[in-house]
Amino acid sequence: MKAILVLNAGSSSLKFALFPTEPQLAEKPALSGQVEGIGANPELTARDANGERHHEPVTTSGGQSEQHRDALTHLFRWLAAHNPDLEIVAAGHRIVHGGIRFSAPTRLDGVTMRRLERLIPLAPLHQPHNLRAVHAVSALLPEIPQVGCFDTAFHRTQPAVAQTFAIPRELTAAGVKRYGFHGLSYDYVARKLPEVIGERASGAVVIAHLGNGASMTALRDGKSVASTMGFTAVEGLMMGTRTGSLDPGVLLYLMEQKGMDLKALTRLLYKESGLLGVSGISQDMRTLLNSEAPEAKEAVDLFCYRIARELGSLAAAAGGLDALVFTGGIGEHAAPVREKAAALSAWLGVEIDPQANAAHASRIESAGSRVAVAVIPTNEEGMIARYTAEVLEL
Ligand SMILES: Nc1ncnc2c1ncn2[C@@H]1O[C@H](COP(=O)(O)OP(=O)(O)O)[C@@H](O)[C@H]1O
Ligand SMILES: CC(=O)OP(=O)(O)O
Ligand SMILES: [Mg+2]
Repeated sequence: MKAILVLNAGSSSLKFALFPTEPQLAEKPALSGQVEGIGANPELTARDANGERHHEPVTTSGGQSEQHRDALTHLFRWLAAHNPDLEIVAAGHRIVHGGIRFSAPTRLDGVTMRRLERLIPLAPLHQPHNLRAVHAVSALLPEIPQVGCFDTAFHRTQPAVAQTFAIPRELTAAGVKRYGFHGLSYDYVARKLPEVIGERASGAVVIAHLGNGASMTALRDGKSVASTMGFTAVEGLMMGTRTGSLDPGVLLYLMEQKGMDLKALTRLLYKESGLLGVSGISQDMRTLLNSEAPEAKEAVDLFCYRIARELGSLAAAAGGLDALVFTGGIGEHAAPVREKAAALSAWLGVEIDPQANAAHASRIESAGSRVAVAVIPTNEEGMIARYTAEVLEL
């Protein structure tokens, strides 16, 4: 079997999927899964085309970087053992930051990798791991071509006003701009939209990608016009462990009065805040929804309030609201979050049907709702496979 290997490497996980390329690129992966717990006790879980589940520990030693490499070595060995006729013809990667230069999927070589490495400080939680996976594939399968697909690329259609911070012009010219992320997810959902909401897909649409990282994007004619994430993947919504938008004065205060340095502030913004920080219990929405603790409810309420606040802002950017779409782990599965965010957005004409919502139906608005409300499972891996095949003309 000839196949494209898709990799989405995070700080502690490596998601993978194999997309057969013959007779043509498959819509669905023949195999997908992830290695989780990298840095602690990595384990590989996978599901094959027959729906059969596989689960096994990954043998590894050494630090985080060695563990990433070991995870990939283990994955290749495992893939070969389970697919004796497998021939990996290309690798497609999710790369979170493409900066100003990369506005479309690109074949990766030494020069592009060096350019992408310069963007590591802009996405410290993602970019180093994304690039490490590219290096690991080069070491293990040096002959196969690799393609980078960028989270930022989908947002390059935004008008200048949506990309600009109110800072001195020299800084804007130097690239301190709003980029936006989760673009592969938005791209996939935007292409699926006409099937689910008909001609409203070309109107004013807001997509809420609610996962561990969370953002929302306003679209017109299927193109991004504004997004909640900006220069880094920390702006906008409250997330699993990230603050989302925070009065920058808080940072000045913490530096001046509490002696917090760059490292401590980075940890606060990216790792200790969000659902985890507010609840003091967990970053995981499932855990919080199942908890009786008032702190868990406070965290979920704040998460939903922030979605509603951003929805108002994005509707302004889109010039109205014809449809609201939920995607990502929380958007696809957490009915109470959709319900609460929708209730806070009734003034915009959003009203959901409780039964359709509980059943995770693809359309969940009530009969009287002015705004169409949809749930569309995202497929970042499928998008990467498609782009990789396009770039390499497979
Ligand atoms: N059935 C569920 N109910 C509520 N939340 C869920 C459910 N399944 C997954 N989630 C939440 O989705 C989030 C992870 O989203 P996902 O998009 O998979 O993350 P990532 O950004 O790592 O890809 C977690 O907060 C998890 O609790
Ligand atoms: C950009 C981003 O936040 O990605 P993730 O949701 O994978 O953390
Ligand atoms: Mg994600």
